[in-house]
Amino acid sequence: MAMVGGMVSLVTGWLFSLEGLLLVGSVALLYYFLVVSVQRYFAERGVAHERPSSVLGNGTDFLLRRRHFTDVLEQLYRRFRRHRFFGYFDFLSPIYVIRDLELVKQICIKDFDHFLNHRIQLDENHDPLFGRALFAMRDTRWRNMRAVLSPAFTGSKMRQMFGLITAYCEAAVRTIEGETAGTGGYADLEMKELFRRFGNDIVATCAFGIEINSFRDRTNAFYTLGKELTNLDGIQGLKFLAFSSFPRLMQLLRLRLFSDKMTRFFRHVVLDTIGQRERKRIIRPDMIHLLMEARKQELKFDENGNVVHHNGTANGSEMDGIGPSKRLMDWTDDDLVAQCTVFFFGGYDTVSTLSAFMAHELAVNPDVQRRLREEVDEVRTALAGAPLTYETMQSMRYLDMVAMETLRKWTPAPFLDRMCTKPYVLEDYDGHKVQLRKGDGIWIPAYAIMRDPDLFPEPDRFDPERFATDGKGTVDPSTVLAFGIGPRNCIGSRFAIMEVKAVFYYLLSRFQLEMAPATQHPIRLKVTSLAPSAEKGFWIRFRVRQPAA
Ligand code: HEM
Repeated sequence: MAMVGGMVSLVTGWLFSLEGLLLVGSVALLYYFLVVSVQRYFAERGVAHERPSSVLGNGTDFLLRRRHFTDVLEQLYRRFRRHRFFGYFDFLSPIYVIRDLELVKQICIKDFDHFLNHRIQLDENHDPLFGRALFAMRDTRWRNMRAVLSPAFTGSKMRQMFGLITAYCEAAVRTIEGETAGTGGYADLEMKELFRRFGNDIVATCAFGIEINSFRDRTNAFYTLGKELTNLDGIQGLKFLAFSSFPRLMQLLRLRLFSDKMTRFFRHVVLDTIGQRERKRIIRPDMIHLLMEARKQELKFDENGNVVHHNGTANGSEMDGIGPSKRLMDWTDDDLVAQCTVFFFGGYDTVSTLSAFMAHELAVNPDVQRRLREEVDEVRTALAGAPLTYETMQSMRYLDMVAMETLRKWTPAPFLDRMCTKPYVLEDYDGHKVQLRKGDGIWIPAYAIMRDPDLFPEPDRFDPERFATDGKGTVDPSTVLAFGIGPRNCIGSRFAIMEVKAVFYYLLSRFQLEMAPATQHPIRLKVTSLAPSAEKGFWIRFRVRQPAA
């Protein structure tokens, strides 16, 4: 006791010494400049906001695992309904959250030139997989790569890949059916896991040119590493958030978003496949082939580094006198690997999330499932045993409506982000103006917007009829932000919809989806995951359908 008393008086004595007072004063000043003055950012600009209670900013409840991220953002979205935008502290970074849909369109489409980039910033040499991928690219480099990749995602290219998807789906569904043998004709399956396997194998065949069946070979390297690569749960989710919130600090600390092991694995797969194809002159209708063609393409650039199209325009704008300074785009091997890996980042977790929520909604809304099964059966009868074709898949309107309603209600990407690249003025409903500077961050709360009852009446109701195209639909599809909006929208949206439609066509041909004893309904979102996911998993009973009498 006497010893503790002695220590306390020693520390108090030191604190009141000159050095002690200097240290305390410096810490207080540092705290003031780093925290208090930063937290006054929106107040000084007259922007509506909620004063954060800690250095974690307005996301404290999410970061401390108390509420899901969508919940935090949705609550603020509702609270500031009288404003076109409000302020949000992402830790200590001020972000402008845009509530008003017209302003969203203005920023992402009309005035896109002021908001070209995402906030994430990665060193492309240090983190080559994601740093060189389209999502993370910036400015002219992004424009050029987008121009180069876009032709690989057109309807005609999707049609070429469709056969790979249907062949895989037929085999996968047969394997799942095999699992129900001896169990009374049904199996209770976890949907996120099931659709991760579907997604993994489809990415493997369409992007990397490799044929795998993860239902049979359950621990293949592609599956385990892909799962790790796209995992937004726990530490990896926080790491992803940190790279988006503190890009410069992460660069300074030389931290990597992805491990060396992953980078080596994917580099090896892509470069090995390319080598084999070149040696053996193999042509397969997949992404690697399209990228190899794109690399060969004689793409030209003007003196400002913009792609010059064959019609003589630079990225869509008129170009006069294309001079001799044109040059070809240089593709490194890492650029190629990164664009293939984009299928994993962009399409693997998002598509499996969409499919898992869709299976859940079909199981808990039997009327919707019945109508969808009727559409599937009509198509099967018309095809008389032949595989689903791209054109027939496109004609399945109700399947489209179900997928769109799932995307509206459970968007896999709960917010979009942009960074201001040129000064811009935001104006609130009352005429109050705020000057944005280069580097300011923007968020678009897609999840909250698509659940706003003023835009989507009864937002919690799963109602595919909102998307009916016979004049009865109430939704303007441009208000659905699940694939983003404007020139920086999702390049893979066609691929995603094609994949989901094919997978559900084959699944519903063989199975009826029902609630299982472990189904959690209504779903509660898992607070540890950045992307929406069910707290207790998505358990669904797959019952083998009896052939029609
Ligand atoms: C249901 C599935 C998917 C959803 C919900 C989704 C959603 C999104 C969203 C919200 C964005 C940002 C758009 C913006 O900021 O305006 C995006 C970008 C992107 N997505 Fe997807 N995505 C899906 C599937 C895919 C697939 C299958 C690919 C495969 C290649 C893909 C590749 C990309 C890429 C490369 C970008 C960056 C585009 C750019 O910066 O130019 N996505 N996606």
